[in-house]
Amino acid sequence: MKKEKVIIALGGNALGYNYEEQTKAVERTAHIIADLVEEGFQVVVTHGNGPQVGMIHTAMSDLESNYPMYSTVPMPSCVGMSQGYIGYELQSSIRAELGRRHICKNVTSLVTQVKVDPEDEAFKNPSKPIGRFLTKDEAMLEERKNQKIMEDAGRGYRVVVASPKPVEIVELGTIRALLDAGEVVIACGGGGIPVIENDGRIEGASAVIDKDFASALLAKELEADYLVILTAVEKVAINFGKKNQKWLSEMTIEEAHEYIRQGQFAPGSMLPKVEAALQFAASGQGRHALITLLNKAKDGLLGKTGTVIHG
Ligand SMILES: Nc1ncnc2c1ncn2[C@@H]1O[C@H](COP(=O)(O)OP(=O)(O)O)[C@@H](O)[C@H]1O
Ligand SMILES: NC(=O)OP(=O)(O)O
Repeated sequence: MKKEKVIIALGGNALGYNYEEQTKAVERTAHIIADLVEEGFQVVVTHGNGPQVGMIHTAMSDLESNYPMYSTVPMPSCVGMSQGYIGYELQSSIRAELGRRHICKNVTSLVTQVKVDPEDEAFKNPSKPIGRFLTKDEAMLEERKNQKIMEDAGRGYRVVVASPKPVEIVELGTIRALLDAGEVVIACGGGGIPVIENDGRIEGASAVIDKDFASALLAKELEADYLVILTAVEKVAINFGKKNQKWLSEMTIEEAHEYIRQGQFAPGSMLPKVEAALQFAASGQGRHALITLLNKAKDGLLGKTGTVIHG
């Protein structure tokens, strides 16, 4: 029997918003991933890094300000650090959980680079929130340090950085080889380390790629059966937060386009998820994109909940 291939994109609540939360959240997440492996799915895990890469970037900048011997750590290296430590924690927790269930499988986290277009308009219009939520006073202080600040979906102020669209996954062949070897693979963390091609060489770009778009690209390239975007809501809603709010179990491709046109999904939160889900579902027949709550992943894949867009 063909094993169904699933790309699982983990959002903030799967990882927590600081280190302490992360260690607890990752254990819960490992159970959920292990459930899917036990169910027989071939699993690739991707994850966000917005809070973590902001934390790393702030720490690195503070280090440079306080100790002159340290020099600036560029944003792509901060993304690499976030992939490394989040990947390590996921890898060790998932491995331990599989071990407890006597499932003998390797779990590998891969530092992944993702090419972006140097002409992408996003470089001129930073829009990706990173780091912690700031008060208005803290936001004004950051603005004085030349950081760009935006209000984040009614939840406070955050630093924003450029977020170009992913174009090509440099380590795609390695991800495929690991998956074909039966491993659980963690890849494209934080949307991947953004890189641009210059005279045949690749070099880091100062940006943070949206993990939902990188996950959709990975799912397409691996010809996955499902893209599962796990977040803090069980379903996607129209008229979200209003009296006439309606939770959706399904959207056709046409409906998804129409709701996006109507502005039903908040930019920087639900909009990229629906756009990424749509991109994957529209890329071929038999491709399904599911958006649901972290602990409903298995139920969602079994068709019991979540919002699904069918290709
Ligand atoms: N139309 C909508 N339907 C459901 N949730 C929405 C909608 N618009 C905005 N949201 C918000 O988007 C959030 C998910 O985005 P976000 O927190 O950025 O995701 P992540 O889990 O990747 O960190 C939900 O928890 C919800 O508060
Ligand atoms: N890189 C990224 O999309 O991270 P978040 O999901 O944490 O915003």
